[in-house]
Amino acid sequence: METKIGVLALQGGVAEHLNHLNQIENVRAVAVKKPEELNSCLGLIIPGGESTTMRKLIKDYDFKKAIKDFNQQQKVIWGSCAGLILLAAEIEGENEEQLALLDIKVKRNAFGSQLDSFIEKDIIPKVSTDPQELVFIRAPLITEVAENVEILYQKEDQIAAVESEYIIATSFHPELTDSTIFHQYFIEKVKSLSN
Ligand SMILES: NC(=O)CC[C@H](N)C(=O)O
Repeated sequence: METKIGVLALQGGVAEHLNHLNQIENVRAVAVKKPEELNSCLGLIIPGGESTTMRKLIKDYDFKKAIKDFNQQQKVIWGSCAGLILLAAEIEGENEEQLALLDIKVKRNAFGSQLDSFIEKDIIPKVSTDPQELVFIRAPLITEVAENVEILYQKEDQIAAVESEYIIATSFHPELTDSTIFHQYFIEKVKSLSN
C-alpha cells in the first residue's frame, strides 16, 4: 500500500524533503499548501527555514488547528530545524504562539555555538548503526526534555534529536544529505501507527 506523506510547503526546505521521500518505495510525497490537503496524508514533515516566517504563515493560512488535529489523530509529524522550533512547547526568550505539540524547551540558533553551520558525522543508534552526516544550520538546541520524550541524539550534553509518541524532531537536516535513512525511519513510525 502507498503511504502518502505531506511536506508543509509554506516556506523553507520543501523540495529536499519531497525528493528524499520520493526515493523510498511505496511512498508518495506531496507539498501541502492548504490545511484540507492534510486530510489524505498519513504523516507530515515541517521543514527547516525561518521559524518566525513560518509561524506567521501557519497563522495566516489557518494551519494551526489543522496541524494540531492531524497529530491528535495519532498521525506522525517530523519537524526539522525550524520545524522543531515550531513543535516545541517552549522557546527560550520568546512567547510567540506556536504549535506546542512536543514537551521540550528550545533555544534558537544555539547548537554548537562556535559556528553558524557545520557538518558532523555520528551514529544515531535507533536510526542506523552506520555514522550519518548531520548538517546543522543555525540550529536550535534542545535545552529541556519532558519524561515522555526520548532523546534520539545528543553530542556531549547538547540534545539535537528527540522522539515522542507521535512526533520526531531534529535540529539537523537529513534532507540535505545523500542518505534517506532518517526519512525511512520516519516512514516506519508513520506506518506502525497507521495500521
Ligand atoms: N535551518 C533552520 O531551519 C534554521 C532555523 C532558524 N535559525 C530559526 O530560528 O528559525
